[in-house]
Order: sequence, then C-alpha cells, then structure tokens
Amino acid sequence: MRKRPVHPASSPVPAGAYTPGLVAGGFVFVSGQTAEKPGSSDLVEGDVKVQTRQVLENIRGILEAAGCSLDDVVKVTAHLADAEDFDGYNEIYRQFFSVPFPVRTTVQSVIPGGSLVEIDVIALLPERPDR
Ligand SMILES: CC(=[NH2+])C(=O)[O-]
Repeated sequence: MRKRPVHPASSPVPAGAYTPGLVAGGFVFVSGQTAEKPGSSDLVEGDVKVQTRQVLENIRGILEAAGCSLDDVVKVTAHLADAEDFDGYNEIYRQFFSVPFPVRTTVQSVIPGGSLVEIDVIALLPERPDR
C-alpha cells in the first residue's frame, strides 16, 4: 500500500476529513493535533502547558502506532492561538524533544474548535527490510 492510514483507538476522534496519520514513502505524516482527550473530541481543560502536553502525547500515540517515536520527528509545525503563550508551549515542547531538535515553525493562527495549540509533524520511519 502506498499510503497506510494510522488511526490508533487512543487518538482523538478526527473532527474533519482527515486521517490522524499516514505512512508514505518512508515517512509518517501526522495531521494537526489539538488538545483533545484520547478517544474523544473533547478538549482537555487547562492552559497552554496542559494543552501542549496533551497534543504531544496524542502525537506520540500516533507515531508509536505507525512504528516510530518522537525521536524520529524531523519537522514540526505548531500553531498557537495566542503568540503570548510561546514560552509556556516551548517549555513543555523541550520536555518531549532533544538535541538535535526537529526543524520547527511556530506561528500564531486562528485554531477552529478552541484549542490553544495545534501541532503537526513529519517523522522518519526506522529502516526495516520488510518496508
Ligand atoms: C484538526 C485538523 N487537523 C483539521 O484539519 O481539522
């Protein structure tokens, strides 16, 4: 299969016409994740730190279901509803990634649904002879 969908039961229920993750061409592409609780479409309650942690846990679950981890992430795009939240978001982000950090873009955006943060990533799948 040229595109393998990744949709673990633990990931939030997609709120639109997208798949949580797609494996293609040796990469895992993860859709923008908001701070929804696992298996739900309800947002976790809390500030940008709480929400960033939830978003990154959601991304971790999708990557693990695809066969890789946060250590394999090469590209991150993050949207903050309020640029003033940058420091709180960045503090939590640093707890999930280590040097060499993925390349990253962080912008302020209008995020539908009320999440304070939305993040999408691209990760490299570890090489395996059967893939
Ligand atoms: C939440 C999301 N990824 C979307 O595109 O609606």
